[in-house]
Amino acid sequence: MASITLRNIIKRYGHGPKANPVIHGVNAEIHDGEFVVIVGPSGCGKSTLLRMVAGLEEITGGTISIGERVVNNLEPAQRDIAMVFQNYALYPHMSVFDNMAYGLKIASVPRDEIKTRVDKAAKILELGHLLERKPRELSGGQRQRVAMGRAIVRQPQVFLFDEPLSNLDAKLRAQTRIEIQKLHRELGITSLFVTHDQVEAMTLAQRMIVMNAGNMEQFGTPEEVYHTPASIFVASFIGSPPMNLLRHAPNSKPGTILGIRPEHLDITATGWEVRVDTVELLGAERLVYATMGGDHLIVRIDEGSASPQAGDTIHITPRADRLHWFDAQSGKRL
Ligand SMILES: Nc1ncnc2c1ncn2[C@@H]1O[C@H](COP(=O)(O)OP(=O)(O)OP(=O)(O)O)[C@@H](O)[C@H]1O
Repeated sequence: MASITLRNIIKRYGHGPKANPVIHGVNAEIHDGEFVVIVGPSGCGKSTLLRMVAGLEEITGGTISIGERVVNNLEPAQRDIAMVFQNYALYPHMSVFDNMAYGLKIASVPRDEIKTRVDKAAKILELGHLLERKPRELSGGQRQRVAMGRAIVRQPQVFLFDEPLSNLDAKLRAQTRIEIQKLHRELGITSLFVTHDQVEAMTLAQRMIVMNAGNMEQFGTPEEVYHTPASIFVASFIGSPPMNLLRHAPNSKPGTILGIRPEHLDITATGWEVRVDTVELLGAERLVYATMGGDHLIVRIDEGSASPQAGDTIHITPRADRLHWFDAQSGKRL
């Protein structure tokens, strides 16, 4: 196992005046054995960052170390990593066992050793009874587990996951997330996991890197990112529905934006006066969409509590210890 250190990582695609800068100097230290998720919207550079760690993409500036070794100039095969992709590309004509064993055969690992490693991985992934099947005889989730098995048998220092769950349906995604967590607990291998899905990031990460337009906006535990977002970007990207961002709140100062999550607003007898636009029932809770001055906001209430109706004027009160202040110009937390 090993730590991963990113020092001032810069990436430009192309050369000269046409070069397209996509990563603008990322610094991060991923601890030995840690599970870190890189999350951000499409195009923010998360796959590029992961592919630079993997050695699939050249590094324009800065250094990447795995353990004590700077790996900038090492081929992917020399980096002691294993990667799991969205398209797991199993060999269709090979059995599950052979798919998992293939990389080891190529690397001339002895047969007994291959069998031991594949059996162990199959046990962890509950694939033991499927070893003789062909990929077409498996469900999507089982195929994804075989792809993970192929990575595990290599006993790498680092696992790199590039959106491995995005081809699975919602239920299977949730299940596979639990399996990945279990896998990490059992093997403790340092892992970097890329996703654009903030729920996936929150549930899987020990710590998460939130990326925006080639910059690291925040690197922290899910709790830190949720409770003390470093910027307006993080505040609105993490959490669903997103944090309310109010320019005209009664007690706000000029040049600031007040952030308050929908679950931290309560309907009260007095307080801020808002007009209800619509109310949405989401099973266990309701979302009340309202307008206050020039701001739109969402209040989340329990399904059981009395619901306001569209057109009503109601009063709401923010929880005083849950206010977030941001600089309107820089977007940074104050
Ligand atoms: N080979 C390339 N040449 C030029 N630009 C590229 C190349 N690959 C990616 N880019 C650009 O780099 C930026 C980051 O791309 P990247 O694939 O890392 O984003 P991402 O956050 O992983 O997005 P997604 O979730 O859509 O995969 C994008 O603006 C993309 O257009």
